Amino acid sequence: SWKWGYEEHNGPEHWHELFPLAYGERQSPIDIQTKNVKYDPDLGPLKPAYDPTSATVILNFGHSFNVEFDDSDPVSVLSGGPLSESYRLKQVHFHWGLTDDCGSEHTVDGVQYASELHMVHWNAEKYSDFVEAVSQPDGLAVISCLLELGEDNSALQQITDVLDSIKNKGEEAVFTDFDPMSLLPESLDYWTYLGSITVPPLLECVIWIVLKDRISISPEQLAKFRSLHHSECEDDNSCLMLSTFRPPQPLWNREVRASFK
Ligand SMILES: NS(=O)(=O)c1ccc(C(=O)NCC(F)(F)F)cc1
Ligand SMILES: [Zn+2]
Repeated sequence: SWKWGYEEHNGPEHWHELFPLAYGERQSPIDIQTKNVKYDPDLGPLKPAYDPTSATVILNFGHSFNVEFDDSDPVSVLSGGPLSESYRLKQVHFHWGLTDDCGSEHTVDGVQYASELHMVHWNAEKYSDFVEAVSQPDGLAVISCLLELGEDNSALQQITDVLDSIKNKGEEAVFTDFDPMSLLPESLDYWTYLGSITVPPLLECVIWIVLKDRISISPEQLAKFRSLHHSECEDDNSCLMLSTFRPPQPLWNREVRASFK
């Protein structure tokens, strides 16, 4: 059957054929136009509380790779900021592009960065499991951090060092003692808006929290991302995961709020 992806024949411009939400009114990502955001003094600080031992495996999904967390107990959680409840960390993943001048999903004042980190949490206070949460308008909270091309990122190295062991779709490796906080920048100032997951089925269930500050990724680390395979393939270059970003979508009637002046 037809499998969505990021290539010419099955990429973001085709997704609406099977997933009509692609043309919805709260789709993600978006371009954050900083002159139109509204500072909201009621937005408190983000309160991430992660236990590195809750990291379990790293796996190649074919369209991305995830670091998965044990979310059977409230051990790694996010609260505060725009959130009214406590959200449980489920997985961390990245998006990237064919070349170093593209790759992020969110853009800021039209600027696209080399990659983007997503930390996916679900509302475990209101909903009984992840699948129920993705059917709700406040089901997920995703922290996004933009990665700009620069120095080797030592926190990222812990991840890029194991990608060789999950080269093909479906492969997984044990991955624990990983603290996602180690990836985040010094400041947790953020923009927030209501949107969707950025891959099919594009469900409109996400409270987005996009950090103002960026972290670095080196060309070598980016090349490691692109060395993953999106399916099983004999020769080595016919199924590389070269690009995995959806471009910005219309804002429609949405407001982007800032936690900082
Ligand atoms: N790129 S993103 O917006 O952070 C993102 C976050 C979560 C999922 C996800 O869990 N898909 C599986 C589901 F929910 F059953 F459809 C996909 C993308
Ligand atoms: Zn993502």
